[in-house]
Amino acid sequence: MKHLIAPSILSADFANLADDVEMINESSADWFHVDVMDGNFVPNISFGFPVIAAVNHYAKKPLDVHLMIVDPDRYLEDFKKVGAKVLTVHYEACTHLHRTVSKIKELGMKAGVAINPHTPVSVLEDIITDVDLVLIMSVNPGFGGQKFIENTYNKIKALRELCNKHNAEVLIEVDGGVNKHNALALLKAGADVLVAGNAVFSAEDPKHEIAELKKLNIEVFQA
Ligand SMILES: O=C(CO)[C@H](O)[C@H](O)COP(=O)(O)O
Ligand SMILES: [Fe+2]
Repeated sequence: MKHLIAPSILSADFANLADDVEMINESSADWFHVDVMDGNFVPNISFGFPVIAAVNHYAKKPLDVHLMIVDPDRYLEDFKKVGAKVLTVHYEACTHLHRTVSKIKELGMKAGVAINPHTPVSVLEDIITDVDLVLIMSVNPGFGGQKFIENTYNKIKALRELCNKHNAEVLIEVDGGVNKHNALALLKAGADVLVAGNAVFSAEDPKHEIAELKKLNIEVFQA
């Protein structure tokens, strides 16, 4: 499968959000990555339902919503209503993760589980066949523009092995500090979806930056 690129609108220009949504529409990106922060699970607050609904109104690609909030069960229907196609909750924020994942799928969305840098892949052993996507945080969640954590490569490989062991068809998404310098190595380790915020929006030509990430070809790299 060709890898997917999900620019994170956390790093967009909120005063001109429609322009940045249009840029992503016109680019070779596959998804919109939407980071929701509650000031409790993470030490930052991003945006809520009205902003996501507005993005969804203009977006021509699926919304990949990353919830960094405690007790996300309270809001699953609301995220469906504002247009989430993939809904990812944090392992560390869910007491009854299996129930949460089941509910997300019942609502007709793809269900993702995210793990923080300190959380081992092994905790996913008993949920891996129930999820559509696992998001590996490659920075501590809460802010864009942070430095990539190198241990992420080991975690991607461990997750790939866990998926193979259980015959689980799961997309592996990597989020935090991803750029054109580490992207190919991430794909080689087994990543399917690359999130990029700062790397895209701080670039002189964001659309070109997305194209650079999209055109990476792991087969050429392996030859
Ligand atoms: O979930 C996130 C932060 O918690 C963001 O998706 C992530 O940080 C992407 O931004 P950048 O590429 O700038 O690191
Ligand atoms: Fe994210």
